[in-house]
Amino acid sequence: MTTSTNGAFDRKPFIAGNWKMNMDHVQGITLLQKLAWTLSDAKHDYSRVEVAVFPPFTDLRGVQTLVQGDDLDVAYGGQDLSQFDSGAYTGDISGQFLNKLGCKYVLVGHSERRTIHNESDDVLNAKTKAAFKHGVTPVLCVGEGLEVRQAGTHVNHTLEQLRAGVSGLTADQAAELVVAYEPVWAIGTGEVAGPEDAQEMCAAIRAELEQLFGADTAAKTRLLYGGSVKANNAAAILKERDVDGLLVGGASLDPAEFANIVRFESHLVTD
Ligand SMILES: O=C(CO)COP(=O)(O)O
Repeated sequence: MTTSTNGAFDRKPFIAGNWKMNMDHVQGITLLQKLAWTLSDAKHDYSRVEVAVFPPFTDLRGVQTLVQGDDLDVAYGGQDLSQFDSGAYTGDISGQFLNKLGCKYVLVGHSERRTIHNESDDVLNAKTKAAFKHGVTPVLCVGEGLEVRQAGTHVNHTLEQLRAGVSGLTADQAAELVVAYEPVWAIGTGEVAGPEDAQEMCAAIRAELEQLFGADTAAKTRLLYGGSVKANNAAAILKERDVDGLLVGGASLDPAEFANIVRFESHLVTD
């Protein structure tokens, strides 16, 4: 992530916490309150670094109430959405419902959805389009498993997921889209991809977006890295030119740790 001479980033850094299936709605409120207090104590400048959380669906109404009531500058979103608008889809959640709850973002194609729920590239493309249709910005997750990484075909594999996910989007949608590169072998394993691995893939993703949508668009799309991010490795990853933010799992459940990741710039100075 490069900065211009006035200290502004090319794209606004985006630090997102994916709570996964953790935190019931009472615990979720406490976590968000603690995060907001910690960031407020540290005088975090939200205009400089955007912060978002992705709680379970059952927490979203409580999160909305807290964000509105305390006027918090924290965005929130769903961890998944249906490709359909409404109807006989038991257990699914429409993008329209997420919009109504004030969700700004929604995760699409997290590796845990791709593997545990067998979500195909076609379904994920439909979900990406459904998110835009309902005014919610998709965060499209892509990334390879260990075997693919060991075979050395990780760039091709990930770009195939990307191409399928963004198929049929307009350039404006591609510019608004957020893409999260999450190598499956680095998720929840403590095995973090090196900054150069994150940069290699994010540069490849940006080059592919440039091919598909043009350079002006690709220069706007925010690209995140996710996989075993902690406060002590966040700053080094974010120093990379094409990495615009982080999608944090386990460490986002600890408000002090997550706040330190959000405040990565203070570590850039001391690293
Ligand atoms: O999957 C992730 C975020 O979506 C990463 O999870 P961890 O940070 O726990 O490795």
